[in-house]
Amino acid sequence: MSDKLRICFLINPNSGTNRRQDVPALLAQYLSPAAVDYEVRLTQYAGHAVELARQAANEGFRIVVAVGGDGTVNEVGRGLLGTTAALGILPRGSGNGLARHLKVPLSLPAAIRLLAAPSFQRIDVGHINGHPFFCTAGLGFDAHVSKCFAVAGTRGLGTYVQVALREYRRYQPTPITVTMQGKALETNCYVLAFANAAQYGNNAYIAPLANISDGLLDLCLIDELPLRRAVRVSIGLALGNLPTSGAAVYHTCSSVQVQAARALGFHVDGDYVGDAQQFDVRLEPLALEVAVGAVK
Ligand SMILES: Nc1ncnc2c1ncn2[C@@H]1O[C@H](COP(=O)(O)OP(=O)(O)OP(=O)(O)O)[C@@H](O)[C@H]1O
Repeated sequence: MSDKLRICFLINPNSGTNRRQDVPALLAQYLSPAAVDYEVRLTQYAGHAVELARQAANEGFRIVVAVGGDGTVNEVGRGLLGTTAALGILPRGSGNGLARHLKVPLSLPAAIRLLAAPSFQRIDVGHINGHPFFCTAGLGFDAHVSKCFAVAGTRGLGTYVQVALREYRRYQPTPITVTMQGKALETNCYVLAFANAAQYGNNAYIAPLANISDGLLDLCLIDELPLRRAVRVSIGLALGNLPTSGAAVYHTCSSVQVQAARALGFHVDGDYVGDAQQFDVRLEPLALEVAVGAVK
């Protein structure tokens, strides 16, 4: 059997704002056939990358690469859980939260070169009501915006900001009970984010201190969001100083339960999943191997 590195690239042709980049041509240009044995497969529908990733792992590929954004990364990561293949990322989404956290270069040639000479590390995996997430999950306004963004027609940061501003005018917080380590906290939820990685994507740092391999989730709670605080939150997200801004409250834990007064939308890795009134969120330490740059 050949000792060449075996890599399977799973391309989501629908991800990101720049779909014209010819990934197969770049792979042919930057991967040496003497060192790397690779295949390229395209996803045909939402959810397909979960099946393709598991199949590639069963075929013995050492690295299975998500070519897309955080939605594609989530699907490939899910498919690889419990297998011996590592997740790679060629960032081609609009936000690329996990890629940015893991210091994967956003330039495709550089990211391809990194995969050809990978270093392997393990990262924690979050679960919300049984749905795995690798970057962030959340309840409240951010999930509501993800739901509206999914049907907005266009993608990218511009559309996201437009949708967020429109929905901000009508969104109301919901009373919740958050239970951590046997202690119950009664509060309101405008946003409750569960961060495995530090950012949502686009360098919007919801939990800048999050460490992806420490066995802990960083919870970020924003109970109300009047205009002044919304400005502070926006600046805090951009500058990475939300924890010291006083506009949000942080906790760390390995598991948490949330009971909401009414059904709340939730997202995993930026994609809206559904509504629920009860949430069980937990972290599985070091459950996924990644083939990327430095892991913080
Ligand atoms: N062939 C396909 N046709 C339609 N949808 C697909 C296909 N393949 C994957 N998808 C779905 O496309 C969704 C969006 O993809 P992805 O998140 O990778 O890109 P993005 O939203 O542009 O990037 P980001 O999450 O970084 O903003 C994923 O949730 C995935 O389920």
